[in-house]
Amino acid sequence: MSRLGVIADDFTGATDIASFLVQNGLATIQFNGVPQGDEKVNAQAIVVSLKSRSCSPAQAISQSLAALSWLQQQGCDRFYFKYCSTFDSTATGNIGPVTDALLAALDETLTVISPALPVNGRTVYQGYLFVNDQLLSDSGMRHHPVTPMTDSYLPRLMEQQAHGKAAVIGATTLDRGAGAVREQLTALAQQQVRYVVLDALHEQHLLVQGEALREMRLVTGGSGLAIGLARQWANNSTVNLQAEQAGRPRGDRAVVISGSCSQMTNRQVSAYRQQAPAREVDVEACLQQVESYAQLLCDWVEANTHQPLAPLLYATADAQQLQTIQQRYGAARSSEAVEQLFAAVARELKSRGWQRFIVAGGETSGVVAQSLGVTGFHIGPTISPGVPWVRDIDQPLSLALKSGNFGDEQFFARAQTEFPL
Ligand SMILES: Nc1ncnc2c1ncn2[C@@H]1O[C@H](COP(=O)(O)OP(=O)(O)O)[C@@H](O)[C@H]1O
Ligand SMILES: O=C(O)[C@@H](O)C(=O)COP(=O)(O)O
Repeated sequence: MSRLGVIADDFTGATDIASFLVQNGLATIQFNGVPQGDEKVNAQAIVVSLKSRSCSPAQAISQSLAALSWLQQQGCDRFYFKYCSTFDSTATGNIGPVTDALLAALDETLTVISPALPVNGRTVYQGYLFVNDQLLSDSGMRHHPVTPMTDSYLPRLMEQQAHGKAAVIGATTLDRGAGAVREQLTALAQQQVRYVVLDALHEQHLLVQGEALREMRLVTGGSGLAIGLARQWANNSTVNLQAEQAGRPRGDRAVVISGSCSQMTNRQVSAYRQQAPAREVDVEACLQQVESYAQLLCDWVEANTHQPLAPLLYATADAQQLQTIQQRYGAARSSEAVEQLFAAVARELKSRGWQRFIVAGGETSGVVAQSLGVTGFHIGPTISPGVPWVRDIDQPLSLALKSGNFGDEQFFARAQTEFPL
């Protein structure tokens, strides 16, 4: 029986894949960062979440190799590098450099690139990545504050960032089944191709991918391929039910923190502002006096907590507002200041007894989880595809970590009303 080790480049990405693994029958546990020590973990899949998406390539490589080595000590023999379904990266990485480093460490020469997640509108056709009915580069991702995506052609993106040749296995081959995909992988390996981009238009293609890649030591992609792989390896139909219990949210004080500027999060924030107390974060105040500003915002949260729905703090801005802020304060400086603020707010609210945190944004979720001192999660019930409730393995804390673009407009309210206290 294979044991899967997942190296995820951000926190929402990690809970996303963990959720699909559990739903498709693999008992899964998630750790935030590489755990200290070598105590053996009892799970069929282990997910290590890093914050390596937008740090330097050298840092991303060293974190990813440390995760790989710990997962190997845990007895994992199959590995999955999880990145964003919108391939969030820049011309220098980090998807390419990390993939190369993992291939080298595992002494492998070929892997697949499979970001598709059709249930959330991410499909790949002829190597081009789509978000719903738009090319990635026409979607809101072109305005992402840290990793703007202005190209949709995955082989080109990969060849720019990494050291090797890329090729595509198209949808017509996937339609012919796992045998046809395996044959083409063998042919591409003989042509010294290192990165094979896999088309996927719907879930059946992911199931074919899972069957074709069952024996591949390193795969890379979004969380969709995990559906196919988990179905190959799952042998316990009660895993999903057990997870529902282990990860069900607890705690009576909740807050919503939104640091994502994605189009979907903008819509979710607009909808929630009509339903619950909401306060916008002032970026200048974050830059000037982060600790005292955090105290002030926590006082506001406390004063607004006796409503049916939890108060919302948001830095979420639309593309034009964000551009103005970035021109005034600098992109890196302003986004770091906002992250520091949310880290300080989460720390303070925890010390005041808050136990439920609903967070929007991958980087934002990373800093919040780190500042709450969360070491690992039980994966709980799904709120929207790819967004489960998760419960800290040591502390009485429940979190919903929402990827920027995931969820429907009512996500923040549903995360509460469908899982009452
Ligand atoms: N108003 C703002 N001004 C500047 N940066 C912002 C603002 N709001 C959010 N950010 C930053 O944008 C980044 C959003 O990334 P992230 O949390 O990963 O969201 P997503 O999941 O949509 O990518 C974070 O670094 C956050 O601090
Ligand atoms: O694969 C995905 O789309 C998500 O799991 C993911 O990685 C989310 O990243 P953010 O959009 O930065 O939250």
